[in-house]
Amino acid sequence: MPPTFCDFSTFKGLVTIYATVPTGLEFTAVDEIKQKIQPEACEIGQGKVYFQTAVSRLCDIHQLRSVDRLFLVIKKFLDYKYDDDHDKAIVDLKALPNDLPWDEVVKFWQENLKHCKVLIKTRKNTSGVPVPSSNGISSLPDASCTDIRYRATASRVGKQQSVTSPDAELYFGGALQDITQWKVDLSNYNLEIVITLGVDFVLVGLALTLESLHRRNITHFGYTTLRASIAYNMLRMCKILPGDVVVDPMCGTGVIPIEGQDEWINCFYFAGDKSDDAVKKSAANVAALNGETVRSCVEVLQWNVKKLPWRSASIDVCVTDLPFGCCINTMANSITLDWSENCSATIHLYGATVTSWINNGKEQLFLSSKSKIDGSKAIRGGIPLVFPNFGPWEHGPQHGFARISWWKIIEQPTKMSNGDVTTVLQLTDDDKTRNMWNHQFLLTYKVTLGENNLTTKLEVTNTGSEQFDFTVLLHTYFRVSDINSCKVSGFLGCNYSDKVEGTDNVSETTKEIVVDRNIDRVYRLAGQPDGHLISTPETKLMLTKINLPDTVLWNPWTEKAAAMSDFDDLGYLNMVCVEPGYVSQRKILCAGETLTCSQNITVL
Ligand SMILES: O=P(O)(O)OC[C@H]1O[C@@H](O)[C@H](O)[C@@H](O)[C@@H]1O
Repeated sequence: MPPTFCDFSTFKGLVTIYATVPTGLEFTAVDEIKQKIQPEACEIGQGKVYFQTAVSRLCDIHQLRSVDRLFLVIKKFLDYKYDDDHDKAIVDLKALPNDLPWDEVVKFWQENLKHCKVLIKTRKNTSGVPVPSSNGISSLPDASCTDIRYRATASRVGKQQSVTSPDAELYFGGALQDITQWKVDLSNYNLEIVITLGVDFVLVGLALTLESLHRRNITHFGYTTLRASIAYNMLRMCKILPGDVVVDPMCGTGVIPIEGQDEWINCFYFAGDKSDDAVKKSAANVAALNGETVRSCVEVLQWNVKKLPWRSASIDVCVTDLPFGCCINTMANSITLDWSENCSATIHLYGATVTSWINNGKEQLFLSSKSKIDGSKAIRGGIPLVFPNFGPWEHGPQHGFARISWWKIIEQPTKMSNGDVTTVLQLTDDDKTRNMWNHQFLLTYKVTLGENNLTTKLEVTNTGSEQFDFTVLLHTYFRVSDINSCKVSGFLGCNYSDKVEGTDNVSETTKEIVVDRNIDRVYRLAGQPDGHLISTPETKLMLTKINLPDTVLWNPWTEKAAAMSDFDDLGYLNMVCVEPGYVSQRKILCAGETLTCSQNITVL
């Protein structure tokens, strides 16, 4: 910092302001400051930007978006020597406030209060009333306020100084009170003096913001919600031009597009994410903006970043912060069937679980965002494969071992002459499976993707010399936009056992079932011959099946969803399981015999 930045002279003249900035983004912040404030001078420190400007720019300074907090430099004591003797160093600290222009600081503070209102509300609302800040500092005194409640906050850079930050807070802060007679209030303060103990300097400043400016726009937070100031700096780096189409393909709670539309107004923003929770929160954050003066130009969509529904060259700017802390499918463990750019299916080798089916750019299967996809637990969603036992099992885990075994690809994805794409996977017995279920078997699973349909076909072959019996089921999780508007048909007149009610042999009297509670039923001879229609106002799916006489209908609803560690708490609102199976009786296979069974799902 050059010596010209050292003194706060008079609030009518030039002042030195410093802003804290997310480290690494100081250069973009300087860019914004130069563009919007046109300072006399500007300099970068680590995580800070200093600039010299006229007091008249205070209002604009508070509107900066790349910075977190703002401070006035009251005085920077250069070439400061801390006495090696702690007691003497304390005496020096106490003397520091003596010659500082506290009356002028108060005038500046009062001037600044006018603008604090701007900083604690995050956006303009219709009536101009400040929106309360998240930490409750919502009503600052007006500019004529003389009721000063202050605190001194110190920080030390390095450890070579003979005094500590608590020393500075206590002794500098105490001496300041002796001079000014201000009231000390450590928690409900309205004036904050900051002291930075550098290795060879002491900087005394006045906080101009009582909370960080990055707290804006977002009302629905996620675990990793980005700071608005970081989002702004990232966007600034993109050099967005009027008319640009800006996409954040992994938008989380939507911070980047929302921040973008505030500054680069003549652009269109798309916020997309794979997770239900993220999409809902982004939509809620955008909806909160729409309640204010400006109508947002952010569209929120759900998509899989591996299959973005965009034509080449249709996007001008793509900006995102990569997700962290979540497990990302490695390509090595999954295979993708591509029918076209916006029609694909993904099969994970763990459990041969179909984890995604995108038809016409829209995901049709539900996959919990909390699902493990690392082979440590059955995948929660998609189409897990249940074999050799449906439900609790005395010899092994619930729903058997097929869904928690690693399968082998025996036929890589292949395009057929009719355009359909197929792949084949296999699982055979090994020591682990024989320890639970001492039989020899071969499972061959063929997944076929068509333009508007997905078929999963399983062959169970008894490769041993003795017969065995089993149950089998394709545990299909359908994604629905809103369970309340979803109807499932194909059960009328079928007998079912109800695991929630504890009843059996009940006859279904409803033609179209609306799932509005925890449902867990095994329907016998259901969906035959016409199949099951799973319909929502947006999508109609027809599920037909071969050699899978039963159908399980399941939705865990509120409490059971919350009790599952791998299930999104609100995920039950976006899914229904319609599971074709051979489960109400055990299927017997003699040595050498094969059962072939399948489901076909068609988008109508
Ligand atoms: O939690 P899991 O083992 O994947 O099972 C989920 C559900 O799967 C369904 O098929 C069963 O009918 C339910 O009873 C069960 O709760």
